[in-house]
This record gives sequence, structure tokens and C-alpha cells, in this order.
Amino acid sequence: MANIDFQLMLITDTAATTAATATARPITEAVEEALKAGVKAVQIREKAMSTQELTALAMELRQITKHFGALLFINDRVDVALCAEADGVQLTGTSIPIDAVRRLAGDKLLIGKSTHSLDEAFDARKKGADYILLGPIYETPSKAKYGEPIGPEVILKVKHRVKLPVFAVGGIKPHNVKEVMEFGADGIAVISGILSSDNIADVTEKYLELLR
Ligand SMILES: Cc1ncc(COP(=O)(O)OP(=O)(O)O)c(N)n1
Ligand SMILES: Cc1ncsc1CCOP(=O)(O)O
Ligand SMILES: [Mg+2]
Repeated sequence: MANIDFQLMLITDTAATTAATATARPITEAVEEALKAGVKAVQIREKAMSTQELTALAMELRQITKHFGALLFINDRVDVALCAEADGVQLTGTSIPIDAVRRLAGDKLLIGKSTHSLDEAFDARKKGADYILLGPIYETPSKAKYGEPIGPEVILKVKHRVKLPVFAVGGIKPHNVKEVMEFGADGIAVISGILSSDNIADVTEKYLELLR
């Protein structure tokens, strides 16, 4: 199983990010630009893709991430993660349970869990997750339907009670990286801050600099 030795996870969402003119290009190109700038973990999160499209993208990004020495995670789809020989799977609130994934994948996959509260974080640890995403910390259009963001203070509470790497997600922009890290996050996960930027390389370098 791979090590969780990254601080910045880039999450893909072509539906949300290719609408912006500056980033209207294949997702593989955008991801490659971020990898060139130093990203060491990529999560493919493509809720609207067919299984075949998703598998093809996973295979392609597997080659590219390997070339850059970066980890690859697949949102929700354990089967696709195994097929593509990804490093991990990001389980959501409606995914196969953590213990079932562990039985299926053994130590082939890191298991991340998407969590939105202290209770969910605690539960993820109890059930055997390797790390969690916690959010949405700040307002972000893609999660507006779920109500108010949870705020950065929750990170501190989770870190006190849950012995797992915690990645803050949701509205993480360069100006609030310092805040989430001060509240105890081990790292951050970002979609629009990178993929909607008109200069992916520059903004990626900026995030990485802020995390040093
Ligand atoms: C507050 C909140 N947000 C999102 C969801 C459902 O999605 P989730 O389980 O977080 O999966 P990913 O967004 O990480 O793919 C939820 N249940 N509650
Ligand atoms: C996947 C996810 N989980 C919680 S918020 C979120 C969306 C993050 O997107 P952005 O970085 O654009 O706010
Ligand atoms: Mg989530």
C-alpha cells in the first residue's frame, strides 16, 4: 500500500471546471500541468462519466501520475480503482462500506472516506479508513445544496479525537490554506482553486509554497 506523504490532493471534476473558458481543454492536460508543477496526489471524481469513460480516464491518468511519481485515487469506484491499479479509493457517503472494500482490496488500496462532521470522521476511523477528507470547510458552489459549510474549527476537534490524516476540502483557496493548516489539517484537497484557474502551474506552485 502507498504512503500518505502528500499535502495537496487535486480532485478532478470536468463538469464543473471545463465550462470556464481558460480551462476548456482535456482534463488529462490540466492534470498533467498540475503534476508538472508538483502535485503528488490526484483523485478522479467524475460523477457524470459512464463506467467505460471513467475506466479509460483512470487508465490514462494512471500512466501519467506514475510518470510524475504521484498517487492516483478513484472516487467511489473500487472496481475501477482495482482495474486501473490506482493507489486508493475515495469512498463517499453512499459507497460500499469501508470494511467490505478492505476485504475486497486487501492492502492494494488506500481507503479514504469523505466526511462532513466529527461523528462521521470518528466512524471512518473505527471502520478502518486510512485517511479522511473533511468538508466542505468553506463555501463552495458544488456543495451549496448541502447547506452551510462546516467551518475550520471542526478540523481541530477531529484532530483531537480521530487519529487519521485529515485533508480539508471545500472552498480551499490560497488565501485560506494557512488557516486550515493552523487548525491542524494534514493537507488540503482542491478542485476549482486549481482547475478553474487560468494558470494551473502558477496556482499549484502557490498552494505548494503555502503548505511548506
Ligand atoms: C455535506 C455533504 N456533502 C456531500 C455529501 C455527499 O457526497 P460525499 O459523500 O461527500 O462524496 P464526495 O463529494 O466526496 O464525492 C453529503 N452526504 N453531505
Ligand atoms: C469534493 C468535495 N467535498 C467536500 S467539498 C468538495 C468540493 C471541493 O471543490 P472546491 O475545491 O472547488 O471547493
Ligand atoms: Mg464530500
